[in-house]
Amino acid sequence: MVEQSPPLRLGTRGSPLALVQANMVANALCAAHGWPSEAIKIVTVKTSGDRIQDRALADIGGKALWTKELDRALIDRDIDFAVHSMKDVETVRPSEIMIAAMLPRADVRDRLIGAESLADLRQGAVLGTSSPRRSAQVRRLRPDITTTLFRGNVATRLAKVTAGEVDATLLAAAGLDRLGQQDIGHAIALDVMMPAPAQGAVGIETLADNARMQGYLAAISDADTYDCVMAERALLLALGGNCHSPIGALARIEGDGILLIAEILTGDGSEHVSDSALFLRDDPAAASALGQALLRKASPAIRALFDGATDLPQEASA
Ligand SMILES: NCc1[nH]cc(CCC(=O)O)c1CC(=O)O
Repeated sequence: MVEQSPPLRLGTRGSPLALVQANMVANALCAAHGWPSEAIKIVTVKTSGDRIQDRALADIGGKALWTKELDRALIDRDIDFAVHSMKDVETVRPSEIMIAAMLPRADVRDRLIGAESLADLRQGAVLGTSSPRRSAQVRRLRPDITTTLFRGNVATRLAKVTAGEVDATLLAAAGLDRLGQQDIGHAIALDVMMPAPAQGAVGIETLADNARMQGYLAAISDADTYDCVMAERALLLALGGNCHSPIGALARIEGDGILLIAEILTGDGSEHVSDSALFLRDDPAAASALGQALLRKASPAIRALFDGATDLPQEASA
């Protein structure tokens, strides 16, 4: 049937990691439905985030930079579905769009490149990162370390460490592994560094009114990943978190339910609170409640980072 129909158009960013993830999705769909590879056409969409490389993501419009062009292509029906690193997807989506599926989650940890462990970094080392979370978490443990703005794709960042521009950097294990860089860096244990909400998860979006596409995607969605990442996103929303916010969060399946652990910090890591909650699956209210509890426990300096900082969609449906 699909052989005679026009191919399904899968929208993606054009970065090497995005293209690998798009191919993972295309291959999973073809395998699940017995389709030939021509059943899916990968459509590369250049995003504002890909064009702007010299400033921190947080300073130039946040996560919408990665999604708004793909959102527009979906809404205009130029593509049938889109693939994203869930970590880069805002907590509030345009009403026309739904998160239809997630691939099984990969390694959620960060890997340190440039030293075997944070403790091994020299006194006063310079860490390249533009992630407020990574910066705060590292400085909490090693206040002597300074961080410097670091962007560009994974290969660019690795080259900057090799060239000695910085002592070290942190990258998501999931991205490194997908790019075939399994041997690069040293994984940081989860009790040392919590990942970003949704780290390691690849998500697939389609239009809320596209029941046919949703049906195809249901076959490749991992329910455990989906429920855990949705819990982390509900927490992020309750915190009013965005890419300025030092937030670590990780949910995992525990028996019939979900265990969600989260921490929030000041930018310099000098203040920190963490908490956890166990609740039934598909209970966004419980995930929000953990966010509220964290804010109640947090110092004024931490709370000031979250007040009113809502991660709203930017002009995506305008
Ligand atoms: N912010 C960029 C980004 N978005 C998703 C990943 C890695 C892949 C993933 O977490 O699924 C990365 C790179 C990184 O943080 O090292």
